[in-house]
Amino acid sequence: MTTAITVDLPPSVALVEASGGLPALRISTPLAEGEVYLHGAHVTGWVPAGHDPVVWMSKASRFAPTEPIRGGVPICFPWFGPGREPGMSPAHGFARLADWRLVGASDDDSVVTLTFRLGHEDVEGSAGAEKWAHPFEATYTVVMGSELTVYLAVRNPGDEEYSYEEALHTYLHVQDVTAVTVEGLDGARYLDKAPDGGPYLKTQSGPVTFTGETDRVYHSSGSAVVVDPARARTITVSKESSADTVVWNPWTAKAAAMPDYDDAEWPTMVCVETANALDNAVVLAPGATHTMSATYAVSHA
Ligand SMILES: O=P(O)(O)OC[C@H]1O[C@H](O)[C@H](O)[C@@H](O)[C@@H]1O
Repeated sequence: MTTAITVDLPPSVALVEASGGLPALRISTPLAEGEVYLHGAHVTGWVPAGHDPVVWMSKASRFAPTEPIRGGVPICFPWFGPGREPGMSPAHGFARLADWRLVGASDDDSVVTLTFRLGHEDVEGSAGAEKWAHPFEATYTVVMGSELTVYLAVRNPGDEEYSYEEALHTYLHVQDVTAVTVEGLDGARYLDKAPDGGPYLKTQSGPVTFTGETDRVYHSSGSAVVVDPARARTITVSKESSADTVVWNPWTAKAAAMPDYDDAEWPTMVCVETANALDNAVVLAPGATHTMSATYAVSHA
């Protein structure tokens, strides 16, 4: 591990050599246990005191400099999925594959704040960077305690306007997705990206339920609540400055097709993603900063 950390860490945060030899920050306070990799500034664990793990990780995740981590909170930037232009790759942009710089770490009454930065100079020469030649300075802030809040702020230091897509692609742990409902999206228009779903614009009626591969981009700026009766808990995802909520579960066939995802683990997770994608891409003027955030709160049902 060759990572140089130049900021002082509070006693509740330790730099460790984690899976694949990658550097990660382990958080341990009376309020929560957690883990964040520098690779992708990727939150891979959050266990608030008195609760089971909230953030889900695949047993089959890869941990390598050139691979995305499967689970946790991937940062999708500056495009979502295949992007809006033909030929954009890697999927979900280059931010989840980049090594972010830790620029701040603090503990305030057991609430830990970690701040990471990534700029266009950090991704020069990496896969996908040549397809998106706009200057940017991204700051990602993780605030972990009895709740988890993540902020993705992007500043345009250049002199031309541009647009980008973004998502906080959070994987949430559930006991049995077939019994789960996601509330808060009733009446929302959505793009159905599942193979047998369209793509068509549809309107959600009632809570979201899971009966097959689910891959939907909802036009919704409000909160969503994952109701998990088998685990007797709810997870509330509230957000700021996000016009889309993506709901994803790969189900059986897609799970089997993904090399970094165990075939049998699809019932145990659901992604509720805080996003600005497609027509809701962020337009950033020269000198401007846009900040999107998501907060996760868990309670016993
Ligand atoms: O396999 P990944 O590149 O991590 O993407 C996983 C999933 O992310 C999002 O939820 C997209 O809407 C899906 O279409 C995609 O399958």
